[in-house]
Amino acid sequence: MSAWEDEEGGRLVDGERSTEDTPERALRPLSLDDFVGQKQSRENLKVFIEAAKAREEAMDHTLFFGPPGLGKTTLAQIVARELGVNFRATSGPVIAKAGDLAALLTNLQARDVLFIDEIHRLNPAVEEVLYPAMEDFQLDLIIGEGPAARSIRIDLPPFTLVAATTRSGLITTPLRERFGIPLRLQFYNPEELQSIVMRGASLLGMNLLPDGAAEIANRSRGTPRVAGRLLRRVRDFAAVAGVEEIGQKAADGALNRLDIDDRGLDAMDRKYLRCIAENYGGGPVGAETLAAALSEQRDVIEEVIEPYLLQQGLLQRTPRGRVLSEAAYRYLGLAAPNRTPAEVAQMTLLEDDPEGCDV
Ligand SMILES: Nc1ncnc2c1ncn2[C@@H]1O[C@H](COP(=O)(O)OP(=O)(O)OP(=O)(O)O)[C@@H](O)[C@H]1O
Ligand SMILES: [Mg+2]
Repeated sequence: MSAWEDEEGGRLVDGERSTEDTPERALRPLSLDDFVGQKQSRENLKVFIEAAKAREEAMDHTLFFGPPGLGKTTLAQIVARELGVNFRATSGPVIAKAGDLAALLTNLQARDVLFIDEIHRLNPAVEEVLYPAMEDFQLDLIIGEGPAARSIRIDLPPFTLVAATTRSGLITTPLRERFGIPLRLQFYNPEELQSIVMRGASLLGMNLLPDGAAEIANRSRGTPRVAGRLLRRVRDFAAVAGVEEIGQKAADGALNRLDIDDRGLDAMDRKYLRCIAENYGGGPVGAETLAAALSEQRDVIEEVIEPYLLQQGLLQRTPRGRVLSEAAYRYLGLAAPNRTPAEVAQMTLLEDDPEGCDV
């Protein structure tokens, strides 16, 4: 079983991969110039790619991190393509033992890109073997067992490890420090998403008007994967309704029927916010408690639901747990609780720590 095939996404607006997204491959940009948004990361990558090519060396190891569906895998593929080298892809949980990693590494050609998705789920024993491979392009393997065991050293071709993670907080420091190029992907702004949606529509042969694209963009949670998915659903509704030119009204109608509101939040987001407001007095409440209350996996809550709510200022993370903002109460149409100054002081925000909160 490959890591690509075992996920079933139930929600339309979560950024996570689902089997339904196979057609998303058709929407994948193939070059850096085709790739919209992430301006800073894109410009820096361009320099590093050119420099590596000019020196005829492998590019430095690169780590992409950020919420699902923002383009980490897409960028990894683009990097290999722009470098003009092979792209070999695997994922953290698939590499069960050191020998599996050795097999992958010894099959690389000089300057190839090895892409490891979900690197935060790498087995610690495998991670140990990865360190010297990344640093010195050497593999230290133990062959045999007991008194007959001996260690051998294998030289590897210089390669570029490109890794992706939705949870940079779970990557060990020694591993993180071995990436010369760490890049954090950001949520996209509505203009960027609009142009991604327009591009997608033209690839799908849809007649989508700019205001229709803007409507989809505004409701896509800053996430290209969600935009692509909503675009396909809007296409379905329009096809069945016999609408040929899809404008704002048709897009709005379709998205309302999908229960996605004008901020891009769906029933799950509203349930999450309501749960904190109604059951926990607005917080603080810990992730484990919320996961249990919502019958959701903690990972889904932390990786899929919360990042966008945090970015929208509806949610805050404090050392003692999650707290709803006043904006969230306005959004829910509820009155915010009156907090005493002491309570507010207890809720000081975690410093620039979008995902390290373990409460
Ligand atoms: N900048 C972009 N322009 C156009 N399409 C994009 C862009 N970024 C991502 N996409 C599209 O969004 C979809 C998801 O992208 P991708 O698979 O690269 O996300 P990811 O960050 O790897 O997600 P995950 O964390 O789930 O692995 C793809 O179909 C891709 O075509
Ligand atoms: Mg990916």
